[in-house]
Amino acid sequence: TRKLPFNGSIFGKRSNNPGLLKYAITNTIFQSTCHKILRYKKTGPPLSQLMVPLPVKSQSDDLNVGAELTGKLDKEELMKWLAKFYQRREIKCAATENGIDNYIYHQTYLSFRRFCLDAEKLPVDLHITLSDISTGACHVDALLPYFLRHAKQVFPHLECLDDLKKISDLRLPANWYPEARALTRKIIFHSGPTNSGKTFHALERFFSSKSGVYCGPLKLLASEVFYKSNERDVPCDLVTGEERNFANINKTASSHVSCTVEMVSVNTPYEVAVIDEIQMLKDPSRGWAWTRALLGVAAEEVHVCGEAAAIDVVKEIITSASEELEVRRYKRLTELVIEDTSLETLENIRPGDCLVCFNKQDIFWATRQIEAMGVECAVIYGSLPPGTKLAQAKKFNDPNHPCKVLVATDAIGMGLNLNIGRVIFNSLIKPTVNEKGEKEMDTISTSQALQIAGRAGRYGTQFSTGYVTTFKSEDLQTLKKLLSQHPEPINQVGLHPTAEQIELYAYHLPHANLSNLIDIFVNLSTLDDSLYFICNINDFKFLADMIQHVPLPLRARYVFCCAPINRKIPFVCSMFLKFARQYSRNEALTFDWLGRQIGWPFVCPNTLLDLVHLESVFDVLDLYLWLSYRFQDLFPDASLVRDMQKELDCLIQMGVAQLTRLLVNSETRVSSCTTQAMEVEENRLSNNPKKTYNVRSSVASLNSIPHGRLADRLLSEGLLTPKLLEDLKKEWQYEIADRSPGQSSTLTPTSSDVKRSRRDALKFKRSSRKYKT
Ligand SMILES: Nc1ncnc2c1ncn2[C@@H]1O[C@H](COP(=O)(O)OP(=O)(O)OP(=O)(O)O)[C@@H](O)[C@H]1O
Ligand SMILES: [Mg+2]
Repeated sequence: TRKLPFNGSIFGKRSNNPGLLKYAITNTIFQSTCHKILRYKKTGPPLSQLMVPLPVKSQSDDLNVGAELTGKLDKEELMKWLAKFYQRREIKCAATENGIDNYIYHQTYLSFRRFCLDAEKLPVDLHITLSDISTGACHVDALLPYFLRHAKQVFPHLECLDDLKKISDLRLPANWYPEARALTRKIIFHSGPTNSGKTFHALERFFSSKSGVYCGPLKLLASEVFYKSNERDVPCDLVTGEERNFANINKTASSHVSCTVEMVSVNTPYEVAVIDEIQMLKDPSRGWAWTRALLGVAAEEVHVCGEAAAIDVVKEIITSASEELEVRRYKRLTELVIEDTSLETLENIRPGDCLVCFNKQDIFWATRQIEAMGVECAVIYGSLPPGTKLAQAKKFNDPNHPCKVLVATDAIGMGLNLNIGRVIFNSLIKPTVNEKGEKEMDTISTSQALQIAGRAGRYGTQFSTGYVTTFKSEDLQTLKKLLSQHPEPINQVGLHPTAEQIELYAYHLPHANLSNLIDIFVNLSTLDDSLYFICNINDFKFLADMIQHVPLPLRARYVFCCAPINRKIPFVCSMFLKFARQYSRNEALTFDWLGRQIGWPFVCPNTLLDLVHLESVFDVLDLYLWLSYRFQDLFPDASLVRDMQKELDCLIQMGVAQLTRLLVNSETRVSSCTTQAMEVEENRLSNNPKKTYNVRSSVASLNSIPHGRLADRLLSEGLLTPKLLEDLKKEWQYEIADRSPGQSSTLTPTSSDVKRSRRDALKFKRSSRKYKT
């Protein structure tokens, strides 16, 4: 799924209502006395090592009063005394009592010594004390107050540690939302397995309410509710990070709104709120958005939908806000059968099947194989634009369309209603990001397996029973085990710092950079770790570090770093940096400027790399639109960019519809944009005149060169597997052998291909007949 970390909506306005504020304050005092107080377990470096020592400058007035009164200081002697001072156990103890640990003690000493030795003029009191020490008039310990004063200048946090701790006290998040606390909210938990009508029942209440908000985990689900609501004549707006779609033509807000969960307003009153897929509270990156919606939405009735595993934790969270929970339980509406045999080969694929893969390589491999059998498939994966996903889902769902097989990642896993008869797990291993933000390969969880399997046999489709199996026989037992279990109860839910908290930190520590401020915040934070954890903020810090050198006001910098971009895509990251630079120069990011940066107008993708590049351009346009809602003045062309994005969506749809051709072209280096652009750039750098491309020579060279540069890149970017590359090579060998001398098209199927495709298509038709009966 697309990642959507920090979003702009966290800038909730503070309440101006003194009554609410009073309630919040008294409630805080009351609760903090009886609430169990736990410290968040820190895993990072100690606080002091997060603090960057600041340089301390000497005074600049003309008169050196100290020297006039007591004479010049002997620097060598001074060094001796300072070393003695540093080594004294009594001084170390006194420093510890003043909150100075070994690291700060040493750093302060280095800075203090430099200051004393290098300064042309020392403060008068210090000069006189040093002079007295060297003449024996006073003890070296007399330096202590000057040393402590210096420590606070080098490490300003020593002066305001208590204030900082208060700001990062996250023990009672319920009190951050006075509007919600001022209401007596009725909270209903719709619990049950997938396909049991949880969302359906919550939405019925949403449609019948005077005003409502739906909070979904994905843009696609938010769009589904937006369309459903408007179809039922309940005017509803759509709000995502990048989009505001008004139901009213005059662009005024409707009383109903469907949004991605990060975007929900905690300041707008509603009669009904629906928070879908509530088990996402536990998500290491996005969990905070569900916690915030649950505690903060100002609705009289809050309907949460999700797994039973979240009931206890939801109950505990809302109890901290003195609210109660009503639980409504549902049963699955259709039967879900785990088959006794695995698929083994794609030749056994049948209409209504959805092959679920956890990476793009497998998606491309499977699509290629299935289409070689003459079977059309729809493809859905996370980084495709929503329009492309919808178009693919539509063609698969349409009973009159010949496309009856879907190849997808778990992007289809949450809440979507697709006409799937059988879900086939291509594998059960998925890359995940652990609590430390590291990538791991792990077997999917019971919750994920149930969610994905639950897409089969949706109520109301032509499949009254859902089937599920694996591709490989060795995975089948594991799948059976996963599906026989219940998701583990959730214990902890996500939280993260707000913009206001970080702004207060910056006020106290004006020299710290944003990434550093976040680290200090996390280090000093206190929370009830039996219930909460701080969400993974590595993406935020990555962006903060990337634009650290760009001069931006703190609030703008914070907003930039909240942008939901995939930091693993270099093109998106470099455009992010360009956007920040342009913004910092106060120069508008116009449509023309943007077009020049991203190579508009676009052309139809010819290779896999072209397609992947266009997907990243789509993400850049998403980034523009996301920023345009936060900085309207400098991002003035949102509507033109939206049109550009629609055009791009169409091109990507065309590319996805011809994935097989793109794959084949990838190895023959036929490219319309990326590959040629790469070539031009490389020729430019090596000062070579631009070579023209000859498809046939590339094909021929494929046989002599084991891996071309492009092949290496496709392999390293995970777009081709070595196996797929081998298959492609074999295919080319057949093709060259089969092709008559005049032929040069890369798209001509070989006779062996044609025979194989005919045979496979026949098989597919037979299985489709069998399946219908
Ligand atoms: N009582 C009902 N009458 C008509 N259609 C229903 C009813 N209950 C559910 N449906 C339909 O069944 C399908 C599945 O329901 P729904 O999406 O609410 O399931 P869910 O429990 O939320 O599943 P998931 O956990 O996958 O989100 C939807 O298309 C929904 O419109
Ligand atoms: Mg649902």
